[in-house]
Amino acid sequence: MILSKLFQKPQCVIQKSLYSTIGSFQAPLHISNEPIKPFNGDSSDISKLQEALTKYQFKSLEVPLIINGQKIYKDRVLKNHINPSNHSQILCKYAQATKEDVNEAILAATASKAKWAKMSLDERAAVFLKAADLITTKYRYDLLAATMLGQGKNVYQAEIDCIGELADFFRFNVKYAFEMYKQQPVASSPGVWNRTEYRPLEGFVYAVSPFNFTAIAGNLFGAPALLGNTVLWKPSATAILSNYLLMEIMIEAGLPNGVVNFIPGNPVEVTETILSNKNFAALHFTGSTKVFKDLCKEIYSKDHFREYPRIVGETGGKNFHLVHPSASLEHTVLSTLRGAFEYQGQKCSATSRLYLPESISSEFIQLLKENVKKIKTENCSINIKGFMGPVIHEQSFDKLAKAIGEAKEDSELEIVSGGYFNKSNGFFVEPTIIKTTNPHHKFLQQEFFGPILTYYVYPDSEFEAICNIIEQNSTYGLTGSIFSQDREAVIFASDKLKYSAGNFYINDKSTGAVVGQQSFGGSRQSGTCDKAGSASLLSRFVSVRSIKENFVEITDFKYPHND
Ligand SMILES: NC(=O)c1ccc[n+]([C@@H]2O[C@H](COP(=O)([O-])OP(=O)(O)OC[C@H]3O[C@@H](n4cnc5c(N)ncnc54)[C@H](O)[C@@H]3O)[C@@H](O)[C@H]2O)c1
Ligand SMILES: N[C@@H](CCC=O)C(=O)O
Repeated sequence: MILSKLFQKPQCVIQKSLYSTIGSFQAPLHISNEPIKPFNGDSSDISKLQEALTKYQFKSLEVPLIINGQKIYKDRVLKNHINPSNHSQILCKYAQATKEDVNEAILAATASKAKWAKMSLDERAAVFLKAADLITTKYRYDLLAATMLGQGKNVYQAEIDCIGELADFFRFNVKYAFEMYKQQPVASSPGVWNRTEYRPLEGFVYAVSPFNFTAIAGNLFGAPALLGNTVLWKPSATAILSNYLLMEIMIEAGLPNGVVNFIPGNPVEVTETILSNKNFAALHFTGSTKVFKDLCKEIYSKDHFREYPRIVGETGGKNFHLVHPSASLEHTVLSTLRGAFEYQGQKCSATSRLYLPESISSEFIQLLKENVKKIKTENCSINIKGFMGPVIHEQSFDKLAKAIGEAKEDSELEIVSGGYFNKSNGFFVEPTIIKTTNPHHKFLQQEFFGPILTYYVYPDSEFEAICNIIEQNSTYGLTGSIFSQDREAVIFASDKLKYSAGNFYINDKSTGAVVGQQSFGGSRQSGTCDKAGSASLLSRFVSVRSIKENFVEITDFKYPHND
C-alpha cells in the first residue's frame, strides 16, 4: 500500500502549508515533576493496582508490530514475554519483525516525515503532553502493572520509572524544545535579519531501548519525534508488555501513523536491515557497552548514508560510593543499601563498588548486613509491599550465579552476606556483599548488573590515594557518590573524580536522577554523555539551519578600499 503511494507521478505543486501558526506559543508554565504516589496505605491506589495486575497476568495479550499505524501479527514468528518473578507465566506473545516489515517501517517513517516535520512545535508537543496526562491518569495502573509484571519491579520502582520519569521526560522535553527554538542569533547587521531554524534530521531515527526502564524507552523515541523526526523503535524483548502499552498510549494521544514504528524483532537482523538504508540518520541507544560498541563499529563501517549519522548512546556503569571517615554512618549505610539493591541492582546507576575507611568499616558492614538481612527476594506483584524482586532473565541469573561462584574460589574475595540464588520459580538472586583485599580487583571494575556489591577498606590516612585508585579503575564514568561531612574532602574528591562520574552525588546514593533536576548520562565507557532529560540531548536530533535575509541592494561590486 505504501509502496504504491511512494511511486505515484510526482506533482510539482507547492504544497499549501497545512499548518501555520498565527501565534507565538510557549510550553505550559506549570510543567514540573510528576508527584510520586507512595502506595503506603491509600487503599484505592492499591486496589486499582491489584486490579490491573490481575488483568495483565491473565490477559495473554497478542502484541503486534505497529507499522504506519497498522497492527501486524498474522504469519509472524511469535516469541513469549514471560514474568521473571514466575517464569512459567507467559505475559504476552509478540510478533517478530521480518526484513520486509523493517523495510515497510522505513517507508512509513519516510512517507510520514514531511507532514510531521511541517507541523509546528506546539502541534507535536500537544501529542506528548496528552500522552503524559494519559500515562498519569487513565493508564497509570495499567502501565505500573505491565512494568511490574514484565520487568520485575516493585511498585515504587515502577512508579518512579513508568509514571514519574516517563511523564517528566515527555513534559520537560516540550519545555526544552520551546527554549531551544527560542535560541536565535543575538545580532543582525543593518539591513539584515538573521534567523535560526531547528530542522529535524533528513532521514529516520533508529531507537533501541533497554529492558530496565520503561521511561527510557519513551525518551528514546520521544525526544527525536518531538523535534519532527520519524522513528523506528526496537524495544527490548524483556520489556514488551509495558512498551507495547506505551505505544498504544501514544496512538491514543494522537501520534500520526508512521511517526513511530514499533518493530520488536531479532536485534541483529532488524539492525542489519536498517543500516543498509541510506536514509538512516541517527541511532538513539540505551543498553550495554558491548552492544553499543558493536553498533558503532557497524555504523562506522558503512559509507552509504546520505548524512553523517548522529550516534547517541547511554551504556554501562560501575558506580562507586566513596565513604570518608567523617561520613554520617546510618545515612550512608542505608543509602548504599538502596543504591546497590533496589531493583535488584539492575540500574546502570546502581552502587556496585564501595570504598570504606578502616576506622568505621566494621561498624558500617555490621549495620549494612543487619539491614540487608531484612530484605526478602520475592514476587513484588503478589506482595505489593515487597522490596526486592527477580533479575530480568535466566541469562542474567546465570551470569550472576557464575560471578558468585567465582567469588567463592577467589582468595582476594570474601562473601560477607548473601551469595544465594534460586531460579525454580523466578530468577531470584539474594543481595550479595563481597569484600576484596585488592583495590584493583575486577569485581571493582566489571559491571554485573545485578545485586552484587563489592567493597574495599582503605586506611583512613589514604583518602587521597583511594581517590586516585578509583579514578584509575573507572573505565566507566556514569555515576558516583562521596559521603563526607568534611568539605575539603568533598572538594578534593569532586575534583579528582571529575571524569569518573557524569552524575556526581554528594551525601546521596548513586541512583535516582530526576528529569529537570539532574540530567542523566556519563562518558568514557558509559556513553556519549548527551544527558537524557536535558536540552543538550534534544540538540542531537536537530539539524540547525541559519537564515540570513538581506533588505539592502548593492549597486557596485567594489568594496570601499578598492580604487
Ligand atoms: N546509561 C544509561 O542510561 C543506561 C540505562 C539503562 C541501561 N543501561 C545499560 O544497559 C544494560 C542493561 O540493559 P539491557 O540488558 O537491555 O542491555 P542490552 O545491551 O542487552 O540490550 C539493549 C537493547 O539492545 C538490543 N540489542 C542487543 N544486541 C543487539 C545487537 N547486536 N544489535 C542491535 N541491538 C541489540 C536489545 O534487544 C535491546 O533492545 C546495562 O549494561 C546497563 O548499564 C544504561
Ligand atoms: N536514570 C536512572 C538510571 C537509568 C539506568 O538504568 C537513575 O539515575 O537511577
